[in-house]
Amino acid sequence: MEKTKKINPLVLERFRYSSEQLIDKPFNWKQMGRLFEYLKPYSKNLLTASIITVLINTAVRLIIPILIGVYALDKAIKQQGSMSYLMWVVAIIAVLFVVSYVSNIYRIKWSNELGQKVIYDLRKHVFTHVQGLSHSFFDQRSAGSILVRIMNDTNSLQDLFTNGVINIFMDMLMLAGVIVILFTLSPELTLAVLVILPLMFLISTTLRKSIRRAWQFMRIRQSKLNSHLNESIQGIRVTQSFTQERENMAFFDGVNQENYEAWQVATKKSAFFRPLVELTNAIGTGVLIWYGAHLIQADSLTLGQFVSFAFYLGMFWEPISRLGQLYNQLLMAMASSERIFEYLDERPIVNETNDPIELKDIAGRINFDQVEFSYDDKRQALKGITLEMLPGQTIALVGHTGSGKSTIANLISRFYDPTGGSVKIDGHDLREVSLQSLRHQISVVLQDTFIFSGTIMENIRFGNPMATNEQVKEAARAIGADKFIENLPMGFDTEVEERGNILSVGERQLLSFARALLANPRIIILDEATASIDTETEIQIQHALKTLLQGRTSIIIAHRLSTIRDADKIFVLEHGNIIEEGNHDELIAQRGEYYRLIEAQFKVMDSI
Ligand SMILES: Nc1ncnc2c1ncn2[C@@H]1O[C@H](COP(=O)(O)OP(=O)(O)OP(=O)(O)O)[C@@H](O)[C@H]1O
Repeated sequence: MEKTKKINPLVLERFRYSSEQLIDKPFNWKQMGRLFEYLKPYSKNLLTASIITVLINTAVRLIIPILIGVYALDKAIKQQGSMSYLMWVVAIIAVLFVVSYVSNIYRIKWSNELGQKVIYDLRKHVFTHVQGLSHSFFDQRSAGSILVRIMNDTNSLQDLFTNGVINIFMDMLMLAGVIVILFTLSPELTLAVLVILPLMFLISTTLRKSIRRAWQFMRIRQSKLNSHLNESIQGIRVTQSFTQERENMAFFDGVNQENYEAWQVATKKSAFFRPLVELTNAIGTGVLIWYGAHLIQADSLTLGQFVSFAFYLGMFWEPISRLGQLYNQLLMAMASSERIFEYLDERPIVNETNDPIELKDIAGRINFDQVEFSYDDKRQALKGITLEMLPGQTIALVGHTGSGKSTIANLISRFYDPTGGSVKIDGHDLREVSLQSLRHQISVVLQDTFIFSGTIMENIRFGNPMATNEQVKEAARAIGADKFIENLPMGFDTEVEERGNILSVGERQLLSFARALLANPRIIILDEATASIDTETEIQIQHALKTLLQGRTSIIIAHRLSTIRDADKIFVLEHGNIIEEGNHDELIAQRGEYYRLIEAQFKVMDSI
């Protein structure tokens, strides 16, 4: 492996990941029960069908050794010496093998189908649930860690549901059947052979634990590698522009190496297990032959019984060894399911009342009444704000960075609830209205619009899924976005990848305006882009803005003087308080904070 040059260790401290640890948890029946709830929808078909195939398969496998030893060897050959009797026994054995073969095929088919369906449901449930969680949930977690949980943790349960559940049942059944038959055939021989059980048990408990931990460790390393990859690809442009590729590579090398080493340890430990199990098997077989021969000589056992016994003993170790593995799988599933249930138990902090009001045909009046808000209970983002926005007005929010402008916008969309006071639309407290009807009335246009992968047409239609192609084109035309779209290679059918990298900032803005216009909301919240764009695009955007804001209550987090000047009302914010309000002329005349802000902006402009 190639060694990278020396790197400042301080730089590498950046790469810290919250401990997404996957340590096995003690067995928890309640949690298992909750997990197995996912089997319920299939209890009448796939689960029952799989269980029936298991019953048939196990019964057949339990019968065959008796037929071979007791009926073919003892009765057909030794006692009767009859070829036709032997042929009958052989024919029955052949038929049973076919039955076992067919039932096995269906067992594998149906149990796999069951597992896939359960995992499909689980993944869907987690995704639907997470999608409905409040913004605060996403504030506290990285996209990478959420992704890892939805994908990796559900995947790690896949094995349990595809093979585990059915195999546990099959192995227990087989074990119980074998033990009963062994004792029936020869209790003394059974007791003699089972002396190696404590040895088996010792190996299982000690070695398995260490193997399990080694694999878990490997998965933690893998998860770290995934998180780093995710962050690296997302931030590739920044990495390249700050020429941090070497540092990034050094860290990647580190996690890659750790992952490789963890994998080596895990495979080395695992490699020990099977030979050790085989060794104990060999000891068991030794005891069987030695003591079995002794019993045959003493006429306490027939040759046929001995042969059957040997078959059953062979069938005894397999389920024991597999049940050990399954127990490991169960403990790992405990860890994964705990992490999944942690997300599923997460409740949105923004909740609807039992009988929410449906907002329909609103005028668009917004009132803040003594609104206080804190994101983290530590710092207050809004400190008792009272304001009124009238239907159809264009409101500009201005103030220094961190003064609370976006917070006001977030509260209007009810992404958070105020910690004090109330926010009302047309006189309705937002906590009493249905979230869907509220958000149908509002379009939010962010500075950095998210463009989804798909065509331009599909991206605009995001504003109104019911819109026809013609309506989408009409919205684009009204905004003036049609010109640049028609210049694209496939026009409206041009594919844009996630984040819309092929589009310029101005084009993305126009696209998001068209999307918002198509939604035809009563209220528009717009975080004006700060990026400087050329004069022509600027004029185009100003023009588009006029179309978009026409007749709607519009709240603009304003950064451009032209927008601020045109606003009906301006609220000046500072440290979560409104310190001034009025229109441009009134505020300039006051010669207060607004005047200073504008003056500063002009000074900056002049200096450019
Ligand atoms: N998700 C969050 N979790 C915790 N604190 C937050 C969160 N979002 C904003 N804050 C804090 O709340 C305060 C107000 O932030 P807000 O985003 O409303 O400011 P802003 O005026 O919109 O700033 P900017 O113009 O830079 O966007 C800031 O102190 C900020 O650090």
